[in-house]
Amino acid sequence: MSEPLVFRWGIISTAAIATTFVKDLLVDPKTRGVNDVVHKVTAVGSRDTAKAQEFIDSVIKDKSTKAYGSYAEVYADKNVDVIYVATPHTLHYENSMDAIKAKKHVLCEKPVTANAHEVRALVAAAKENNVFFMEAMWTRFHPLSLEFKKIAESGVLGAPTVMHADLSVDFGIKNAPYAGPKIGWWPLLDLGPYPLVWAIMALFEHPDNKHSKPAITGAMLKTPITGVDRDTTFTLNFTEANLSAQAILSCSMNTTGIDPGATIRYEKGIIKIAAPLYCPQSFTVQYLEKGKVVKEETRIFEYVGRGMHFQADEVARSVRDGKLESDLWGHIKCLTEMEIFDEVRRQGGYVFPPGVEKVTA
Ligand SMILES: NC(=O)C1=CN([C@@H]2O[C@H](COP(=O)(O)OP(=O)(O)OC[C@H]3O[C@@H](n4cnc5c(N)ncnc54)[C@H](OP(=O)(O)O)[C@@H]3O)[C@@H](O)[C@H]2O)C=CC1
Ligand SMILES: O=C1OC[C@@H](O)[C@H](O)[C@H]1O
Repeated sequence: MSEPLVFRWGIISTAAIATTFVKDLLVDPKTRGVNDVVHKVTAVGSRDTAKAQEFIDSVIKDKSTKAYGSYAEVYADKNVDVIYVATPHTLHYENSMDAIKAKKHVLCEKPVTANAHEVRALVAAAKENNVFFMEAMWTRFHPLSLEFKKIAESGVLGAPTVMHADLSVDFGIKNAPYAGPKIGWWPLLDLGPYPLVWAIMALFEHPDNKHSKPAITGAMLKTPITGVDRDTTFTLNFTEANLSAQAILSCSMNTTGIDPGATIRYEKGIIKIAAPLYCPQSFTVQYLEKGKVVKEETRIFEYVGRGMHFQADEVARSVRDGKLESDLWGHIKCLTEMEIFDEVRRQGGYVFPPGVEKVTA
């Protein structure tokens, strides 16, 4: 058997999520049955070199990993193949663009940008510079999601009809109103990608939908504390091709989540996805006859690590194979995501503070 590809990562910021992601990168890929790629972190960039070094010492524990006091130095490092962007939402566009212009492949945390214009600009730049670009929508790559897709599209349940999905987290906004709009923390963009990824998997990607865009309605309730959206509900109607299906999606930063996180109904059954929607460990399929459950199966998924490494394997393999986008979470998906959020914000009357959106047309 040939030697595995050693894929070299440069990490942008010492964010909490960067710690989780890097710990997963360092999990032996063989524990998840992966033999063709291994991941190595060759550089970490922070606004402060000492923070980068502390991150390396505590998380990576490899003396060969380089610590930088700026992000630009990581983009310029010849020993880095791909950049993982883990800064606050408002910085995703400029960090990803700088990395792309330095001809680095990019995996950018969700939400990929602040709006759809920024996605279009990044995709154009990635194509121009011949580099891979993907939003870090880790949920799409979980073994559970792949198995869900197989059952959902096998035809055994018939066509999808209606789905509900919610991701709510009680961040204690009444006591700690840290959710400020300027640094870029808004529940729709922070939590909304997860109910939406299930609608994209179940309905947008459904073969009968033929990748048609949905009709969108949205309603937002804002917090008077900072003015950001507190609770958002949005519906997506998929009727343009051969589906007639509706997604009812919601997210809140002010209330506890619900379990199951998603319930997807089909003509002949229901699939219930366990909470939390970003990293469910099980789903249950109920088979219906005359409206009654006649059979129920629960599937449980276990692996070493948090589950962020599956997307890293996808990036490494895509780059190895000369692809500029992922087959599973390609540019059209994150563009559709941001178009939906733009429209929900428009209908909800939520306008970002000046300067947040770097590309507006
Ligand atoms: N996929 C997932 O499950 C998750 C994804 N995320 C996403 O990851 C991103 C980061 O989130 P999170 O880990 O909570 O972020 P943190 O607040 O923990 O960290 C953000 C990092 O960005 C860097 N940074 C650069 N400029 C600024 C600035 N002006 N203010 C604050 N920090 C700055 C800092 O690193 P330094 O000082 O080293 O430069 C900081 O550590 C978000 O977009 C979020 O949506 C978050 C949680 C889970
Ligand atoms: O990606 C995420 O998943 C879990 C949430 O709690 C978090 O705020 C978000 O960034």
